[in-house]
Amino acid sequence: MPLMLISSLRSRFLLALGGVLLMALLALMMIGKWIVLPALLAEERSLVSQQLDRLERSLALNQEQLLAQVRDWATWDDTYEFVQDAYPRYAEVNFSQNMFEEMGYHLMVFFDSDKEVHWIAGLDPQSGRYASCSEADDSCRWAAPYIRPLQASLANDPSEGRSDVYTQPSLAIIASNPILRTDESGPAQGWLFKVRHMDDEFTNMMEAHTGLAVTFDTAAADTEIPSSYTIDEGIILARRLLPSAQDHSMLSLGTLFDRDNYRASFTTFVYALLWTGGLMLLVIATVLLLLERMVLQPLRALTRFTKQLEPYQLNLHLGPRLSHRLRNRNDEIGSLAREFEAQLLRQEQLTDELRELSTHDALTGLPNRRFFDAKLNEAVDAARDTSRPLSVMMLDIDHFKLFNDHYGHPRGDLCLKEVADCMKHHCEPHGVTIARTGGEEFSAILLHQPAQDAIRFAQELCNSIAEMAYPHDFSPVASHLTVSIGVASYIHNETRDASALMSAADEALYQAKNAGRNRVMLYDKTQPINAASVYTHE
Ligand SMILES: Nc1nc2c(ncn2[C@@H]2O[C@H](COP(=O)(O)OP(=O)(O)OP(=O)(O)O)[C@@H](O)[C@H]2O)c(=O)[nH]1
Repeated sequence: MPLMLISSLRSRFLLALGGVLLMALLALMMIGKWIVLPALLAEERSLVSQQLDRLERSLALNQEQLLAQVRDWATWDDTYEFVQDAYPRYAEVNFSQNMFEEMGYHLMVFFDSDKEVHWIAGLDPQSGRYASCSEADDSCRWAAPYIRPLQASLANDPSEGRSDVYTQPSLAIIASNPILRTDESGPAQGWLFKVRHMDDEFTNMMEAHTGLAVTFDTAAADTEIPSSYTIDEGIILARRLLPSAQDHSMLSLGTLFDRDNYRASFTTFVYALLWTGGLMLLVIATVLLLLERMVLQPLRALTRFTKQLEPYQLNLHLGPRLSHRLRNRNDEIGSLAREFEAQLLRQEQLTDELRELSTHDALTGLPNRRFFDAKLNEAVDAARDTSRPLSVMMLDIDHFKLFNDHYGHPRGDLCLKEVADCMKHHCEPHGVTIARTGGEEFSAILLHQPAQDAIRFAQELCNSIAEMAYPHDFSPVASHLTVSIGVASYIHNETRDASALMSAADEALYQAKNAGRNRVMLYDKTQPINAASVYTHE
């Protein structure tokens, strides 16, 4: 059964198209895995990188602004005088809680030309209170951790203004500039530092400017990966390490990136995959439907037609005809059906010819022994069943060997043919079946004829042949062709079968020959040979 299922065209097409569908889906999945998804990821990384670039630029801008501010203060005659103790009210006049809050930075440290702290002013990061002192103690103690790193930076070329990121003691951007006169003439009388903490306020300001989520962190200086991407529930945590003024650590600038685009593209791709699969299924179903309607149904109709013809031995004249729908199709199946029908007709014709050849004699066209035997068996059965009379006769041309010997075999053939025609003309109108059952021997079935009628008929036949006056100059019987006929009739409860009936006719023929030929003899089992009824032509 499973083999039958696979051997049907429908199953094969289903398997083949299913295989194609699977291959196509597999190919799409491979394209998705190795081409589409990597491209989406690359695009996403590029977007994340652009986002980090923006943050980096925004940070640099803030550093530049702080540097501009520090440069503004450091190249000012008042400041110049202040670090030389020539302007005692400088701090009182210029620094205030409001000023720091408004400017956004948290600490200002003035160093004199000996690189010693001259003044500190700013907001305590813990309490937010303003303090202004000449040393980092008492109310300015909170500023003490900044002094050493700032002093350390003075050792590295402090001659120009600069702005750096510091990670210690807290994350901050710090800008510095040498203290010069307003016209920027020297010599420098010290350095001014401004510190802006990278606190929540700074973060919020960056986020407001860039529209991006920002995180700041400290990373060890030996961290090897400059950028990292961590995916957490549809959000990418991207980090980029930036150098700080302190060798032992770096600033880790981070942003959060929503993977909406990636997810949308991925979902679109999955939809495309599903739609492709669905469409291909639809195509397969349509192909199978068309196959069913255009190929399988007509083929089944052709098979049905052949099966219906079987009981009629594929005979188109007896069985059903090919349907108009099949015959009138213009496609290959129509051609197949028409060709099939034509083949059947040819075969039928051949079968008729073979049947004719197998039941008829080629020379005379008369039925042959096979045909005669079959007919005789039927006739004997019918006579037995119906008790109606039945006779047979066996006819042999007299001295035909002499005819052949003298006129030649071809003339003999011609003679056989003409005698056969004569017998046919004589027998057919009377419903008598005459057959060539031997070389120059013929047999006939006389249905429903009792012995006397059969003898009369045989005699008439004998006369007809004699009347042909077919020359046979070498016959010892007559100058023309003559025949001898043995007649036998079916006798109820006595005649065993067809063979026995023909043996009786043969016996009568034998007697006719012995009696001098050119005569008819009826078989009579009660009579000795010499006493058999003899009917001569004369
Ligand atoms: N030309 C021809 N001769 C045939 C054919 N079939 C048989 N014969 C010949 O018919 C002859 C029959 O000869 P025999 O059986 O000796 O009998 P006969 O010469 O007819 O003599 P009786 O039958 O005794 O009168 C043979 O010579 C066969 O060759 C045939 O198809 N064509």
